[in-house]
Amino acid sequence: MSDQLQTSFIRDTDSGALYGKPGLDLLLVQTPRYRAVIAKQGAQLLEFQAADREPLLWLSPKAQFEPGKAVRGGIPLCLPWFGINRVDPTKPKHGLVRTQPWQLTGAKELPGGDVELVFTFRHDGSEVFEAPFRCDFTMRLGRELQLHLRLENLAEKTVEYSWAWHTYFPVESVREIEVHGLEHTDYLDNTRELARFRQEGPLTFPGEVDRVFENAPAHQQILTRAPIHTHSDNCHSVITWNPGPELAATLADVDDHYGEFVCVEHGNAFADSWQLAPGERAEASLLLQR
Ligand SMILES: O=P(O)(O)OC[C@H]1O[C@H](O)[C@H](O)[C@@H](O)[C@@H]1O
Repeated sequence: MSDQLQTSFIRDTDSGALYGKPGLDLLLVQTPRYRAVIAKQGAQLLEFQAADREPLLWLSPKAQFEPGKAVRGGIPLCLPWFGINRVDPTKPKHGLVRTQPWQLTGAKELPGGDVELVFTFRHDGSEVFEAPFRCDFTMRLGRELQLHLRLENLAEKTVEYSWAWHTYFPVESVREIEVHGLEHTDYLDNTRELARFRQEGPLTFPGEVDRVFENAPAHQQILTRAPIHTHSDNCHSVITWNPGPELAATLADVDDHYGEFVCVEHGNAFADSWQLAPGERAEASLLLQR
């Protein structure tokens, strides 16, 4: 962090100091109104809790903190492709920005006490993703959490980008929750080779659930002890995921903790992916509150 960005409420720390597992540089943002922990790798929020509220994000007790590996929990940003790369499935799942270091390019306290942080990632073009692009990811921390993404295609041709904020929310017991706000919406079932079905009532999680809702509504509610509300703008895809017990047993950083979280992810993937012309920018935002 450069000196001019150093503010009294942001502190450099690392995963050894906070979680007893050395490996990643972290930022701790603490004010009387909230606490946030952010990994510089991936600009990944790991924790966010407003004063007098329950934690907004789930971080796996079995999370690993290794450079080049996504941390299980919080909000990894999947980009420039979401999920398995459809052209070359041997490429890393969920793109490349979640496992790369980002730069903190802005930090300011706003009137009223919210803090705004801007993280920037610039990709020069590589074998894994040919097109150069730039992302500016703004987090506004306060009573609520507000996320904003601006993506600029720096290639000289039109490029497809698919992406999502892969948000992990804490729940009492995943088998007892309901997600509202996706009723009467079609989805692609990732546990059934992306076959198309229709979600009629509220979404429940009796076992493994991995669904991609295209052209989804802008507002969801996760009904758990302290309900969580999501409001998005220009995020047309919602992906809902919990691995259930069998798949979780194969994920060392989830394992028997699968019942403690649900992912309700927002972005633009599959049919909603962005096609950006040379030099074109696109923006989206997400508001999360509990
Ligand atoms: O284990 P990861 O690479 O972080 O992916 C975790 C999950 O992300 C999304 O929710 C996908 O829809 C799932 O298919 C995937 O398993």
